[in-house]
Amino acid sequence: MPGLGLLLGALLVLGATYLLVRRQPRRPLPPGPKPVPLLGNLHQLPKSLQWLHLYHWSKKYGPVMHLSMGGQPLVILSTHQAAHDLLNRRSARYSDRPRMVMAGELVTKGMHMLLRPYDERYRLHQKMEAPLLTPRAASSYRPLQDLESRQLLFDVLGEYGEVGSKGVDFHHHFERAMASFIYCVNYGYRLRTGYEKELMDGKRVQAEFARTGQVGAYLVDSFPSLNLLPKALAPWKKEAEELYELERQLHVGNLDKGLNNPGWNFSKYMKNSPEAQDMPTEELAFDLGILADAGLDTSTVALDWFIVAWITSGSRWVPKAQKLLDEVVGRDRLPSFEDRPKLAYIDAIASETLRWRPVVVGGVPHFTKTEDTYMGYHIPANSIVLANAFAITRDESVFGDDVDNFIPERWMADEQGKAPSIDVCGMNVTALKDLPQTGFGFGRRICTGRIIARNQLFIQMARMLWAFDVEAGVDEATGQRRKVDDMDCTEGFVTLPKPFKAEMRPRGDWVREVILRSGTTHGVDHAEILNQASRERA
Ligand code: HEM
Repeated sequence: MPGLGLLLGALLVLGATYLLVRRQPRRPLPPGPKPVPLLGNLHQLPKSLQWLHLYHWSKKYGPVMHLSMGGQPLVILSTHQAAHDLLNRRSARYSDRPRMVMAGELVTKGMHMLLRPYDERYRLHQKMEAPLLTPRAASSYRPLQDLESRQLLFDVLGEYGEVGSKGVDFHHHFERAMASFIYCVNYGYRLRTGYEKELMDGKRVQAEFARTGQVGAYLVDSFPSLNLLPKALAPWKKEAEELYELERQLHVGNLDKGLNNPGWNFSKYMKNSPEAQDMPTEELAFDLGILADAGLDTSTVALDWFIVAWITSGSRWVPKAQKLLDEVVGRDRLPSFEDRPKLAYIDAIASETLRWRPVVVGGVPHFTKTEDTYMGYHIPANSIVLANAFAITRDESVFGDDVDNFIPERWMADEQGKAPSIDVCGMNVTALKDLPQTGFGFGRRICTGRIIARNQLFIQMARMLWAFDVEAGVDEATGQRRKVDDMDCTEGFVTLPKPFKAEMRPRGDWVREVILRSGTTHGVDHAEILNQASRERA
């Protein structure tokens, strides 16, 4: 009976395979601190400066670590290679976001772009925004960035005239300029003082986002089924409703302004896009609102750290930058985007700022629904995967020595013998090393505003360096200059230096003359600049 023999043979093979598979030990989890039952590693992570703690752990446990946050697997990536392999190369698998009941589902009703799962609806929004954020589109907004940075210099010079060595509130000036730019492209209006109600509400929304999105802030995030409780037993629901209403009114009000203000802007473009045709008003308004929020404080924070680097280590690199600016620009006019191909060193300073003090220092969590294997380790399904920006930017195998020091030269390439390559925004690609850009995230979730941000940083940094000598402000009580500690920072989603004032002294009379000749920009017809941007982008 050959049939029976075959059947027996097949059964034997099947049985042997089953035994083999069963015996094969599952790959181990990545290393990490020893968890305890139930809590896992929850109790071992300090409440403050978690990214620093995780960085120190990575020195002991390696580039891929596993923690259990009360049973929730958390995988921490601490080198560029690990983050690149998983979040860039396997992006299709790692582009989801962890579920955030309070910040994502209740406060923003699933409409927060940063928190959306990687699904069809997310891709629809991405498609709607994409044409506005390409390198070519970003280059068309440069005249507005030029305008806001001229206003910034005018405002700083004005405040310096009043306060002198006590120091100006540079954070406020950066914030006004960055916010005014993003509100102008988004909604067609500028900010004159930086204390406008829209900006104050926007800042409150951001602060609430950081608070409600904090790991461990709400029990319902750890135990989502608690959300089934009726309102009377779930006090967070009322709080979420109030916060939603604050955010809804802000974003819908801004959309309304955008649609009615003169000139082209993002609101008008998106409203008329095919993607928005069946989109509820709130959903469109939140899309624009999150774009504005995302662009509001991130660039401001990067500029704040630039000032900290200037004060704490500037003697090593500021004279070189100022000498270059004097050679390329001279003393009769401000640096401009047209000078950028010859000012690669300024772009190196921007890259170094983003590396030295990443704005989103702990990274933004990604999520994988499916299990995976990496470096011989088992990555469980439903893991939160976090690329720790602070650790990655200290990866010596990528960024070389002295990673804790601010050294723009690490970004400069040897140009000799190479044909110059200038990108659409004027960046001299040949003069800069092809190191991984840091601070903007990874894969399909990478920051969509990064080119706009890089343009901002270039023009603001070039002009600040051209115009001012900067020192910590003098403390009125002691008569001494304030001490600036380059690790003294706030907690939260983005990490700012603790507030202080800096003396911003014009480098000479020529600076005053050029800035005053340019004057205030609030009389400029920004609607016409927006229309011009729209023509260039098309
Ligand atoms: C120096 C300035 C900036 C920094 C450091 C920064 C950083 C980041 C980071 C780390 C992420 C998350 C990436 C990830 O999950 O892997 C992100 C996402 C995002 N950024 Fe930025 N950003 C900056 C400026 C901007 C600007 C100017 C805009 C808007 C014009 C913008 C719009 C966005 C949006 C819409 C997202 C959400 C993308 C998504 O979840 O799919 N960003 N940004």
